[in-house]
Amino acid sequence: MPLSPSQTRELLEQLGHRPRKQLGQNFLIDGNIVRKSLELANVSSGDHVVEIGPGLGTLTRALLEKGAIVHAVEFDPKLGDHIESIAQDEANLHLVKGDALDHPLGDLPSDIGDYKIVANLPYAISTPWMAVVLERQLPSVMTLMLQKEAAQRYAAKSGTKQFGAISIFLHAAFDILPGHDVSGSCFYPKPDVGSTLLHLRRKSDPYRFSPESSQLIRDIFQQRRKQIASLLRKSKSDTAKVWLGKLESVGIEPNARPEQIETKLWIALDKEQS
Ligand SMILES: C[S@@+](CC[C@H](N)C(=O)[O-])C[C@H]1O[C@@H](n2cnc3c(N)ncnc32)[C@H](O)[C@@H]1O
Repeated sequence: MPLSPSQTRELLEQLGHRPRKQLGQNFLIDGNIVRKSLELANVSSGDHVVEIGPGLGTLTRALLEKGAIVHAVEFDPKLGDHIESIAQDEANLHLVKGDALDHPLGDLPSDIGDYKIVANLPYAISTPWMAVVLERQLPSVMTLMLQKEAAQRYAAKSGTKQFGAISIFLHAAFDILPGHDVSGSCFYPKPDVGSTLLHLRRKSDPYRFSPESSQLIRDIFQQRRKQIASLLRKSKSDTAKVWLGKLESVGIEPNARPEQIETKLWIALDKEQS
């Protein structure tokens, strides 16, 4: 069970720690959300699970109770020391004290068979962190607490204003279940933004864009209202030249706007290139 608001305040006082807003320190105090996260990720004994920002250790303890081998990364030195004290008695808890952008999967061995990610993410780093995760071996599932707007962008379909490069990269590799909005009262202190629990399951045939193609898609979405052919014509990337010649053969109108082009067509373009 997570700590209640008063137990959370007591522990923070004991540690001499004030929640740091710039590090997104809104700690989970709702048992149902912790249970739901573990259930969605179907965490079972022996699973390798990456957790970003263990904080006071609420989710961490629940993962350990399930028998998971937890690879956690905590940036805040004081909270890192607190988690380290838990790790002394827990052979299954591996902590990296550092920045998740430098250690996106903690100390997870690169030759690990499969792994999951379960985290109440620090909202400010969720998108750059996700970009690095997508360059590594993909997890089988990700159950993530995100800022509501980020969750909407990740799950967005073409034709919506939230649809962007990150939506394409995620839809190419994962099935994304509809998110659950989570009340601010599930956290201490309450965040000033909305939160959504999002669950992503790796596809049986996940598609990953090459680094060049990923960069080109990001560049294209900087000007999402312009026509695709014109954007490709102006781009200096070699990939853009190839895509320009293939637009119509994969079924993309030259005057389509990037936000109207479905993920499967971006994949078709990228496959044409290789
Ligand atoms: C939303 S809190 C989650 C805390 C805890 N997991 C929970 O659910 O109660 C985010 C956590 O991420 C940590 N954090 C913030 N930026 C980080 C970064 N760049 N790398 C690793 N951890 C970070 C914060 O210190 C905090 O512990």
